[in-house]
Amino acid sequence: MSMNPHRVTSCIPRRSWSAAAAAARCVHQPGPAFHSAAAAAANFKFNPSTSAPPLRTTIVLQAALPNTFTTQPHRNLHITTAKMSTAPDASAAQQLIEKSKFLAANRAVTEHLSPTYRHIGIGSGSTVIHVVDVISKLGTTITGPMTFYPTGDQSRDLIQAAGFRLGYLSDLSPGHALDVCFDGADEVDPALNLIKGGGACLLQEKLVATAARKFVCVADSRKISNHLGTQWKKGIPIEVFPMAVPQVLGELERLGRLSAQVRSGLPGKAGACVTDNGLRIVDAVFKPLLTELPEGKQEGEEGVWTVDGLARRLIEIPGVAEHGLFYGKSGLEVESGGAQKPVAAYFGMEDGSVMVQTLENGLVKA
Ligand SMILES: O=C[C@H](O)[C@H](O)[C@H](O)COP(=O)(O)O
Repeated sequence: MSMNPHRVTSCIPRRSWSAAAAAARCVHQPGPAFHSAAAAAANFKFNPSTSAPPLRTTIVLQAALPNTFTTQPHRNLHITTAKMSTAPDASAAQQLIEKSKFLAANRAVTEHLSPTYRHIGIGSGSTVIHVVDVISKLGTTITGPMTFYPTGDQSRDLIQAAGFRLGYLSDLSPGHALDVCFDGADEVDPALNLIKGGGACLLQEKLVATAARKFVCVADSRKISNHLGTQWKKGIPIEVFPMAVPQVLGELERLGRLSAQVRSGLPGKAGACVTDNGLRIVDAVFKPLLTELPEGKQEGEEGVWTVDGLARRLIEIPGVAEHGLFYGKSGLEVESGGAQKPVAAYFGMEDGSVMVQTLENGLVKA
C-alpha cells in the first residue's frame, strides 16, 4: 500500500489533545473517531482562563498500516502518532462525513439549546465532539452559568477540555431534570428508536438522556434506517456484568439471536472491551427489528422481534446492566422527561444539507 504521510502541528494544551485522544480510543472506531478527535484538537481555541498551562502539543499523523494510535510524553510535549490505512479518497470521504456531523450538531444546538438552560447532558462518540465544539463557540457569557453532565469518561474529558463546568447526575436532587441532552446514535428508525453503544457507552447515556426533559439526537446520513439492524450490522450492544457473560450468551441464543460475541478491546486494549462502568459488552445480532408485530405473530417467533418486545426482554436477563436499544416513549410524549427516544434526530447529509426527523413530521429538510 502506498504511504500517504501528512503532518499536522497544532499549538494546543496537552490536556485538550489528551481529551481528543481519549475520545478516539473510547469509541473503538479508530478511523472516524480519530478524524473527529484530530478535528477537535485542531479547532481548539486556547483560553487562558479555563485551560491548562500553555504546553504545546505536536500532533503527527502518519498514514500507514495498520490502524494504531499512541500518545507519549516528551519533555513538555505530547507526541501523538496515528498510523492509519487511510487512502486519500477515504480521507476526503471522512472529511465530508465530519463536516456533515458538524452541520447537524450546529443545527441541533441552535434549535434546542436555549441560553436560559442551566443543566445540559453531553453524550458520547465522535459526533458529540462537534456538539461540544458548537456549544463552546457560543462563548462563556452563555455557557458560563451552565453545568454539563457527562455520559462517560470521553464526554467528561470533552466537557473539561472545553472549560465547561462539570456536574454529575448523582449531585442532583431527586426529581430535578436536565434541560436538554445531546447525543449521537448508531442507527435511527422511523419511530425514533435508536441503537446506541457502538463505542461502548450506553448505560450512562441512557441515564443522562432519561434525566433530561428533552433528548436530542445528532448523527449523519449513514444512521438513517427503516429497521434497526439493517444499517448498524454489528449487533445490539448489551452491557453485561462479567460473571454473567456465559449465562447471558446462552439466553440470547434462546431468544433467537443470529450471532453474539463479547466485544474485544482491540486495537486499543488487549482482551475484552471494558466499559466506563467496568462491565463487558456483548454484541448480539438479531433479524432486523420491526416497529409493529405482524398480525398473528408472537414476539420472538422465528427470531423476529419488535424493538419494544426485544428491548423489554433483554433487560429482564439477569446480569444485563443495560442495552443499547433506546425505545418506548419519545420526549414529546413524556413532557416531564424520562424518555429514551429523542424529541428529534438531526442528520448531516452528504450534500451539506441537514435533515431532521420527528414523530410529527417524519424526515424532512431542516
Ligand atoms: O457508545 C457510543 C455511543 O452510543 C455513541 O453515541 C454512538 O456510538 C454514536 O457514535 P458516533 O457519533 O461516533 O457515530
